[in-house]
Amino acid sequence: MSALSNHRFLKMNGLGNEITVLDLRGSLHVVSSAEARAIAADSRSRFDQLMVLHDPVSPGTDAYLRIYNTDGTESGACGNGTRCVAWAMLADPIMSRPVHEGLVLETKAGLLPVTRVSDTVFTVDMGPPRLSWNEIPLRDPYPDTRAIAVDTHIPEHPELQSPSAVGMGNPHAIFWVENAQAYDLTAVGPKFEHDPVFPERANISFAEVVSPDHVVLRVWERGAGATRACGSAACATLVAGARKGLTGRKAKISLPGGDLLIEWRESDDHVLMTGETQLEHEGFFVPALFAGAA
Ligand SMILES: N[C@H](CCC[C@H](N)C(=O)O)C(=O)O
Repeated sequence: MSALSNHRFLKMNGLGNEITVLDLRGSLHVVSSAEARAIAADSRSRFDQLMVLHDPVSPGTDAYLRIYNTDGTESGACGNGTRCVAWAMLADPIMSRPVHEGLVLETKAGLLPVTRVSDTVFTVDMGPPRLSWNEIPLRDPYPDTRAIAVDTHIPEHPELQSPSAVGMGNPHAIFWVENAQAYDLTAVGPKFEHDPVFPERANISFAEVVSPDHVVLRVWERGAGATRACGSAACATLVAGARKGLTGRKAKISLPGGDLLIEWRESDDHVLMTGETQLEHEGFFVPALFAGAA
């Protein structure tokens, strides 16, 4: 029987980005790719990202997070999911521990300090953007001048040229477009996600600049598809927009699921993301879910 059978989970969302939170602190079990896909396939626990809490690794941190996409692959960052985890660690009657408000979470990509703004609103310090080609990563070297403009290789879409590339603990490509609604994400997204210029694939964004402090964004996520919001994409977009002179260092990013406030702080180069979280329901994994999932 799987260690996850009958285990409790929370189904949450961050601006409609579907998040399932699973607390494995105190257990050595690591969710396999097949288990993640099985959890995603069930309508009660369906997710764009599965956020799994493990015991803290680095001194001074409160939990180590593993983040899974719908297809079972792992990511180093998920802004919307990190806010949901913070809510669970501070407010869920079972997951919360003796409360202190300044949480520090850790992923394979680094540290994520979180502060609570109100009951359901949190600010995540997503750290500094990764702007060199080998950190994003890109296949080929690019000089690090303005927002890196990448040469993509999708001949069917000649109108989509030279997206900006930014790493936020995961790889992002941002196309600057006149109308973000004009693109069929399902048709275009997967092609660019798998463009060979991105050796670890990429999250693909379509950004429409309304004003220097307001951008409309739609995102095709690596490993998860079109989602209603993507926090790290909003951060990557603000960074790339500021570097290109299209935005200031602080802007509202409007996604289909709602707005995020993003600030690229001058003093320490960190990107701060503020937004809502919502609890939908709790549940328990039925053992049959994992039949056949190693
Ligand atoms: N939805 C997430 C990002 C998921 C990124 C994931 N699709 C990947 O890079 O593999 C967010 O709010 O930041």
